[in-house]
Amino acid sequence: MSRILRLQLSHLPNPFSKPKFQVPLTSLFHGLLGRHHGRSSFRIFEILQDNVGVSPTRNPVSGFRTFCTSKGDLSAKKCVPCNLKELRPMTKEAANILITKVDGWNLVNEGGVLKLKRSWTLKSFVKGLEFFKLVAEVAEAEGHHPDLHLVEWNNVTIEIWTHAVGGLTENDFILAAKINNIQFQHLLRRKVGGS
Ligand SMILES: C[C@H](O)[C@H](O)[C@H]1CNC2=NC(N)=NC(=O)C2=N1
Repeated sequence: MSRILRLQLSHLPNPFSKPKFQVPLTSLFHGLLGRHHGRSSFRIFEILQDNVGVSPTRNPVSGFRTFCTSKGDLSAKKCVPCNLKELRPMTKEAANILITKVDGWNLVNEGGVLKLKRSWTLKSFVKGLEFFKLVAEVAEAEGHHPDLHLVEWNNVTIEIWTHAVGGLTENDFILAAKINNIQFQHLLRRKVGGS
C-alpha cells in the first residue's frame, strides 16, 4: 500500500505556497532512490520529506509537476558513522536535489564516483593551512573527512565523498554545509574588482 506523504511547504514562495498537499510517497521518490531501499534510502526519504516538495500545479508545457526544495538546514544535522552496513551511495537524482542546499559546492563525477567539490583562493600559503585547520576541527567533530588540496601556494580545493560506500551520502552534504558556516572570510583573497 503506498503511504501518503504530507508535505509542509508553508514557507516557500509562490506558486508552491499552498500550505500542504498529499502525494503518494512511492510515486514521488521511488525514481530518485532506484531499487534499493536501505537505511540511506530511508534517510534520503526523511531528507526529501523535510525539504522537497512537488508543485501543486502541473507545468502548462510539460504537464509534469516540479520538485522544489525548502530551506532545510543540513548544517544542523549530525553525520552518521560511515561503517553502517546499511549505508549506500545515493542516486544522482537525489544528489541533484541536495546540491541545491549547499551554496558554492559543485557535484562532480570522478571516475564514476560522485563527489562534492568547492575551491577558494587564500591570501597566502599559511592562510591556506589555517583554513585547513578550521575545516579539520569540523571534520573531526563529525567523524567525516574531506579530501584537502592546496596547490600553487594559495589555491584550495575541497572534495567530499563517503569513501566507505564509494559515493555520496547525506554525511557529505552535512559536512559541506558545516564548512560553509565556518568563519573564514578573513583568510580569503579579495576578488579582483570585488568589494
Ligand atoms: C569508521 C568510519 O567509517 C571511518 O572512520 C570514517 C572516517 N571518515 C570518513 N570520511 C569520509 N569522507 N568517508 C568515510 O568513509 C569515512 N569513514
